[in-house]
Amino acid sequence: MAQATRVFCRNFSSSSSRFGNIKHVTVIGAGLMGAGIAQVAASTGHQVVIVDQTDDILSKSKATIEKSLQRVAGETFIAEVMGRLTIKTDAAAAVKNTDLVIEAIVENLEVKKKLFSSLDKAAPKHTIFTSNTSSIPIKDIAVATQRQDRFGGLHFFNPVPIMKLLEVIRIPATSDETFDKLLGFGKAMDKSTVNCKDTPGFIVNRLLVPYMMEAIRMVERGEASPQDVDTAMKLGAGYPMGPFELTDYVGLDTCKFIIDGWHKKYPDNPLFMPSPLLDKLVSEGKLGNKTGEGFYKQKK
Ligand SMILES: C[C@H](O)CC(=O)SCCNC(=O)CCNC(=O)[C@H](O)C(C)(C)COP(=O)(O)OP(=O)(O)OC[C@H]1O[C@@H](n2cnc3c(N)ncnc32)[C@H](O)[C@@H]1OP(=O)(O)O
Ligand SMILES: NC(=O)c1ccc[n+]([C@@H]2O[C@H](COP(=O)([O-])OP(=O)(O)OC[C@H]3O[C@@H](n4cnc5c(N)ncnc54)[C@H](O)[C@@H]3O)[C@@H](O)[C@H]2O)c1
Repeated sequence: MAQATRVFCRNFSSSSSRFGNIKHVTVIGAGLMGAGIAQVAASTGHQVVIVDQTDDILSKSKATIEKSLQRVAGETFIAEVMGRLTIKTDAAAAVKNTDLVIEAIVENLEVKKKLFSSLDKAAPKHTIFTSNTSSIPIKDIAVATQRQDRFGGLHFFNPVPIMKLLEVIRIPATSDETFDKLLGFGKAMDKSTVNCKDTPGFIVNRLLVPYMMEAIRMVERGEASPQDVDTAMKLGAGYPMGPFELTDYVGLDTCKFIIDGWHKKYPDNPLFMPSPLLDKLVSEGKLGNKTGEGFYKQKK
């Protein structure tokens, strides 16, 4: 059994997580990332509330988590984990009793600020706020609150149950106590943490997103097909997925949000140039695996 899988079969106390500080976690956004983060948080003994806009989205998300757990764990463990998960559509009510908020909603600064501004009024003083943003500066989100010393970034990787890394981001205002708690939480989630400054894309995305964009530009220039680029990078560079498979996996909309945001902020950086092909696919609703088609059509 791979190390990544073993965490799911360990026995955590159902009443508390292994590292004292953060016991109750609120995950806002029940999509691709939120579901994965909630799954791992509940699997590692945390009490978790997942928040999204509708009950329908939340029920689907819970079903996804259960299905994901079925791949790696037995009935008793799954029942324990699912018992630690609750769902809510009212974010302000959800955070009333929480130690940590992890926001994983759409990659849009104004939407994230609006959410945090309302949560700031509702959450207790000790609650730490974090964003799982791929590309937006954490400090630009934190200004919507009066708790910038209790604000940071927790950037997880997709698929969250398998990817071992967690980037922990501090802004100048983040207190040492908050940062230490976030590192401790990463450990409690069985992730390997790296310390990041609040720079564009932190560590991984600053390297990965320009690589994915350059692959798309290579196809736009007619130099190779997506299939050949993917085969080349898997067999020639040892990557588990080629850049087109990965873009479909991450979501073309998310990739577009990232590159458009960086291009707006740094218009002279050629690595951050938008792509007409990516824009076209997104405008056609071809967002990747989540809609059944992106660069590739998913097999039914
Ligand atoms: C843009 C954002 O801001 C940042 C990002 O997230 S960028 C994206 C980062 N992610 C990547 O780069 C992913 C690249 N791709 C990969 O690493 C691999 O293709 C992959 C991990 C997605 C799938 O790998 P693959 O070997 O095909 O998966 P699969 O065989 O199904 O499972 C691998 C192991 O994980 C386990 N696993 C699968 N699903 C699981 C789940 N839901 N929960 C826990 N474990 C699971 C499997 O049981 C298996 O373990 P085993 O070796 O003990 O049998
Ligand atoms: N997709 C990835 O590979 C990946 C990896 C790391 C980080 N991220 C980041 O994580 C965040 C979420 O990405 P995702 O891929 O899970 O997106 P997604 O589209 O799968 O899910 C987003 C969810 O947020 C919900 N939502 C939107 N606005 C909301 C609000 N105001 N209140 C409550 N819920 C709301 C949506 O209904 C949706 O279910 C983004 O900031 C993204 O950049 C994505």
